[in-house]
Amino acid sequence: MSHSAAPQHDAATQPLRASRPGSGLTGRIRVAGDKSISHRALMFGALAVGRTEITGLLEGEDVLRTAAAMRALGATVDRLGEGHWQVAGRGVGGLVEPADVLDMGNSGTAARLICGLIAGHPIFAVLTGDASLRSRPMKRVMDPLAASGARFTGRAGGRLPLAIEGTAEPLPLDYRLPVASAQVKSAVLLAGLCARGTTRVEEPEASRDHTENMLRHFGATVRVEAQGHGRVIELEGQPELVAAPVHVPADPSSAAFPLVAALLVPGSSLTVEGVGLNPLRTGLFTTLREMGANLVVTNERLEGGEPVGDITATHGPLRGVDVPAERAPSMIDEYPILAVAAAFASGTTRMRGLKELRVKESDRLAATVALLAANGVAAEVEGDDLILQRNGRPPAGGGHVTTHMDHRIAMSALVLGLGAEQAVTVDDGRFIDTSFPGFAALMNGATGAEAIRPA
Ligand SMILES: O=C(O)C1=C[C@@H](OP(=O)(O)O)[C@@H](O)[C@H](O)C1
Ligand SMILES: C=C(OP(=O)(O)O)C(=O)O
Repeated sequence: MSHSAAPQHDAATQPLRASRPGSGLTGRIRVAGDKSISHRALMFGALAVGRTEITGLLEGEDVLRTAAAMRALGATVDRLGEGHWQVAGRGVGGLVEPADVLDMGNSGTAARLICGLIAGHPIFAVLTGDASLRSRPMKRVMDPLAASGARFTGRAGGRLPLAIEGTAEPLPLDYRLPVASAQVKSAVLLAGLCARGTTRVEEPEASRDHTENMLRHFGATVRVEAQGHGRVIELEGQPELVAAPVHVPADPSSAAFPLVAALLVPGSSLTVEGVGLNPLRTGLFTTLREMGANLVVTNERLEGGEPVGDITATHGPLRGVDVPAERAPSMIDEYPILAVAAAFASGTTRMRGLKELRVKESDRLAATVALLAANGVAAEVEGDDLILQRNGRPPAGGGHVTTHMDHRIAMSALVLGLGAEQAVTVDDGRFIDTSFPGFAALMNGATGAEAIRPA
């Protein structure tokens, strides 16, 4: 695939099948760069003065959409080698009006953060996305950004396509997030870069803080104070952001799939190297340990300002646990794969407070229940909680899973297929490339078999 243009899908779906490998997952692997940090590295590069060099950038379709959008907004974005990119920025307030519609593909992060970027610039832009993204709520960013002076026109219910008229003099916002969302927090902070004065965001529960970290890394003044389970963030507006090198750690949300596969497939002991261990991202690893998983972190170090380590997962029995709602922001994308792990555990697993899963690439609560049901695993939804009661034996498998344009549902179903009694198929594996290009090849390399292949 060319990396110079936004990716295109052809119409054909790619059904995949996963079956038990003859032996476990072993060896040492690396997964691609963190998606959240990759989006932000390109955006901050575009807002900074000078040339930002990025290494370890995730070349997944979601991030390539952001790269294309930064070009359309006037930055020069070059791919120098695998994961090695350079962005020549325009300076805060210097983005230019895009000549065409910005197509954000499948990416909620790209769409919502770019709304924040555009809101503070006196430019007009239209954002759209694929059918999944066009069904996701955008009012959560439109409402606060409109209070800064930007104007939004969208479809009913605040869906894409969306037209934005940014403003030359945005007002600094003082905003309390109604939902725990790093995307909404980041959109408000990005708009705040162009505002005169202090932008203040209160989040009732702490969400991933890559935007705050990167703001500081590029020279902005940011204050963060703990407040209960949450935080208050203050940003001084109109800083001069200066280009700074970014090294992107391996994505813990991607590492989750091979690591959980290793916990479930007998004979496995697998190490994933250089995984990001930002404490606001590691809720899954905490939960798996509580389930009795043999997960060992070695070689902990700081890389590019983020903590990273090598994680080794070794197969063994798991037991059910109660996952508190407060942990949700630190593992929000990991519930489908946690539900797969819980399907192999003994006892009851209750995952609390999963409301936000309903507005991801698919309704992930419904898609996870359907994924499990198709493979002989009963799960119940009570309010916003997901509950499984299991006996420690592998699920029957044999199911066909509808992925609803959702990469994490596709990868979770395939991991279930690696451990279940019968092979599992998914209707479409194409969306895996949004966050984890090379997933099947990497998993097959670790099993030494073609355990995942076209169906
Ligand atoms: O800020 C980010 O990079 C992300 C925030 C989360 O979304 P919400 O902000 O909607 O919780 C997460 O689900 C998404 O994959 C990435
Ligand atoms: C929810 C996700 O991403 P986004 O919101 O960026 O589409 C995800 O990657 O699981």
